[in-house]
Amino acid sequence: LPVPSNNQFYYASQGNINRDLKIGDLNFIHTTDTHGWLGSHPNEINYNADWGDFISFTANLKQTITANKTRDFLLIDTGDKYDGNGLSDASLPHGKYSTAIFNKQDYDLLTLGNHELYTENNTIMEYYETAKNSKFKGKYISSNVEFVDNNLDGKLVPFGDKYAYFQTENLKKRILAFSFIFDFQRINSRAKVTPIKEEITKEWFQQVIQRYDETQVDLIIVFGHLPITDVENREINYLHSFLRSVYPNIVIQYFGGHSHIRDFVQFDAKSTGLQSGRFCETVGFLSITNNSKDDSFPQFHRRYIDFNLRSFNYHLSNLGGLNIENSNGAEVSEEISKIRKKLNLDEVYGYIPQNYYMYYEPLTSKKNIYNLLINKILPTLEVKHPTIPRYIMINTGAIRYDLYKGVFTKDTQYIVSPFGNEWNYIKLPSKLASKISDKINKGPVVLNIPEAHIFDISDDGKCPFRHKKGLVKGYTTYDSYGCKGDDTIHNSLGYYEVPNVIQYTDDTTNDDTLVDFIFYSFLKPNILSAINNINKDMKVTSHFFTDDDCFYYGGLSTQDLLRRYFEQFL
Ligand SMILES: Nc1ccn([C@@H]2O[C@H](COP(=O)(O)O)[C@@H](O)[C@H]2O)c(=O)n1
Ligand SMILES: [Zn+2]
Ligand SMILES: [Zn+2]
Repeated sequence: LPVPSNNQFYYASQGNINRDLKIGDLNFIHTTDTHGWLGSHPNEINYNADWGDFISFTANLKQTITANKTRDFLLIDTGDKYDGNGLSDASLPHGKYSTAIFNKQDYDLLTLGNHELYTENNTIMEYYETAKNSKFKGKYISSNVEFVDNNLDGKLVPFGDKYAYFQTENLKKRILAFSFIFDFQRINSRAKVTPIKEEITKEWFQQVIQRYDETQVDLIIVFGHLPITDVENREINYLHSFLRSVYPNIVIQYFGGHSHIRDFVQFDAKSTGLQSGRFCETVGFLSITNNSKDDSFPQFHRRYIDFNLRSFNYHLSNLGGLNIENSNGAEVSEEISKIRKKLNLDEVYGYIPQNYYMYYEPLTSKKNIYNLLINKILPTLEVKHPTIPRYIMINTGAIRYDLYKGVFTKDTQYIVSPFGNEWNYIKLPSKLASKISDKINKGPVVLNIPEAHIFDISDDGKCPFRHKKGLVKGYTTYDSYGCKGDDTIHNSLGYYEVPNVIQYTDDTTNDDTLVDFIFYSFLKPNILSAINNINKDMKVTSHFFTDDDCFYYGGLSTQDLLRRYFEQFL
């Protein structure tokens, strides 16, 4: 069988031009939303580095940058380590192997994302294996998440430290660091998230900002699992206004995540934010030069480094450093290969005859993965009540990655849809069921990954749409500093908007006929609220829908339906 390949992404190895890193006084490497992709992207050369290579890269980069002790280097991660790859999700418990591998990286500051909070297993694993890991003492920060400690009769304890105050190794810069997660409330019972607005009014926070006032701090770092561009909730903007009112002269640097995009935002002359993509496709680099409190302005520089060997070695050799071969990460790479074998991630289940994309083809195209789901996959869900018409709805966010032509493996299953969501259903009159998808799709972006709204803007005229022979397709990021942040010049990706939900239906009645409205369990609160709002709009007050109206439908999950579909092409 041919090796799976995303041919569009193969690069002509010498054809791409790299944009260099500008080293500053303070230098940062940032990762976010790795979602278990520590074993690289075996079918995409553009992202062919693994976690071991990344460890070698950062160790060599740090050594090169700090060799003469006149600069500093910090490594930061902003969470979401589960749900996206077999390496994290095919083990029982989830994260059994990937957590230890992730923790081999020498992070200076790290925190958790919402994917460490959906299930008890993930929360407990994150708390005991990472937050409480002696390696990360004073480095694991969460300012607004608490853990329910059953060894202390269910007492709420901080999930790591609430903040950090430390001096950098060489320049002795005094840093005050906080880490906030967005207002995430779909949380399991072992943790609690307090919204930022509320957390910063608490006594501990007020005491910290009083104790470490402008005379005690050279730089504030806020790193956390929240988008730096947040048009809907503006949580980061609220936080920034508050911090700026307390620290009018200090440089405030943000590192964000969650929306899975490459992004860089200038908040004011002394403050920027960096967000470094997703799925080990991107290593974010940021440098700050001149962070003094006087009237002069700091210089910020950002780069989105493609997560591949060529980029890593290019930047190292450009700076006079050693390349990554035979460096300290090699053992980690070997360990990852062993774990992949142990988990049978390369076991072949089926064959994918063509590429299917989430964003690069319109929903109407046969090359669009949601089109495939609507027309070929969802209708194959086992029928429970043969004579009853049905709707089958999923949130588009349940699909996490494109499908590439080639073998469909055990790993592919977790990559395309890692969640263990179940099918539920409600009995509804057709005329009500038919209105739900419209209602949800007109609502806020809560069910798909918000990247769909701000992702790859290369085709909207802000950055030139590039289609040049010899260049590989990839990110062409538009951010506060323009179009030149990516380290590698790519041909542009097309981009089409994706709705919150998609559905298959065989119902043609649109009257009082009762149908089975089947949906992914993750959608339950959104479905109930949509139905009640539709009824409210139509002034129907006879029934308020609750959990009691929802039943278990059963059947194979989307990942298993996909597997069964692609088995036929083997
Ligand atoms: N059981 C679940 C959990 C999450 N999702 C989807 O993931 C999205 C959040 O992912 P981030 O990496 O951006 O934090 C969420 O909005 C859902 O679309 C799911 O489908 N099932
Ligand atoms: Zn994420
Ligand atoms: Zn997230």
